[in-house]
Amino acid sequence: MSVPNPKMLELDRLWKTYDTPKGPATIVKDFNLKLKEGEFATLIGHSGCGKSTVLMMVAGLSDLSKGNMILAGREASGPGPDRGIVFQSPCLLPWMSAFENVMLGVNQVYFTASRQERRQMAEYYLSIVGLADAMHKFPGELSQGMRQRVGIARAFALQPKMLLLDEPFGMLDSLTRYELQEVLLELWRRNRITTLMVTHDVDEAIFLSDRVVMMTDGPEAEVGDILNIPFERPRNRKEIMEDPRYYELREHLITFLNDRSHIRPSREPSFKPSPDMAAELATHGPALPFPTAAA
Ligand SMILES: Nc1ncnc2c1ncn2[C@@H]1O[C@H](COP(=O)(O)OP(=O)(O)OP(=O)(O)O)[C@@H](O)[C@H]1O
Repeated sequence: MSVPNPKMLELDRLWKTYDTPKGPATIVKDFNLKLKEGEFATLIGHSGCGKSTVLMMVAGLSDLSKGNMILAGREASGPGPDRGIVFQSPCLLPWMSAFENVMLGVNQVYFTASRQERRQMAEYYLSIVGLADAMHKFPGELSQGMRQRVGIARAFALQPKMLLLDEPFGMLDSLTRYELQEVLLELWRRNRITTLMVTHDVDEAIFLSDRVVMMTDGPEAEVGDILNIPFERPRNRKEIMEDPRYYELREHLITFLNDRSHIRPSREPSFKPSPDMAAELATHGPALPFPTAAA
């Protein structure tokens, strides 16, 4: 067996600055992260902090404003089949069956394989995600959860170097979400594709990952902390939830997120009313949501 690459992904001081009508806005600043080959990492942080921005830069779908990104020893720019992506909604072509949707990518990436081999690849991944009996149905005939299974099969079938998941279970009910977390882990157990996944869900992050990467609030978000998840694999949800360490890890994550939800001094409004105006408001107006100039 080959030795896993200790630096499968290296993100070195990534910046993302958008041009906005109010001027340049730096959403992500000096974001550093290294992932080992076969590692499963999740990215967690408050809404709007820049998680998807980081993921889209890694996917090559959004340019880096500054910094370097090395994937498997090579500078990566632009999207490519070495990175499989699963979005919240799988964007399947409605006039093609689940099988044909998966075959679309397989045909492009494995064009040197025989037609029979390509068909087997698509069938294999669709079977593992539980769609052996439904693979010839069209997206309109599938539930939301089944469509997302197709999206996951499609990403794995390309056997990319990295898998990038942007809240893939965000639109699913909790039972379907649990089922698909197990499906994802089963596929990952078989392939050990290096994975970076964005989630809002603390329990999902702990159950799935080797490491949880916590982002500070934006603007200028960066890595705030990284939590190692010590549970053995394969993982059993019930056993993990009965483990006292689970609650310590959960507490650590929730505390980080709560601390980061405080408003930064720099985000306070720059306008401060004069003492006269403050006195007027205090007598007749609503409670002041900001400190006064005299304070
Ligand atoms: N093209 C763009 N131009 C300007 N600002 C943008 C652009 N895309 C994203 N942003 C801003 O960047 C910030 C981060 O967005 P992003 O979607 O990365 O956050 P997120 O952490 O993934 O949020 P959520 O958890 O709600 O999905 C937001 O303030 C967003 O408004």
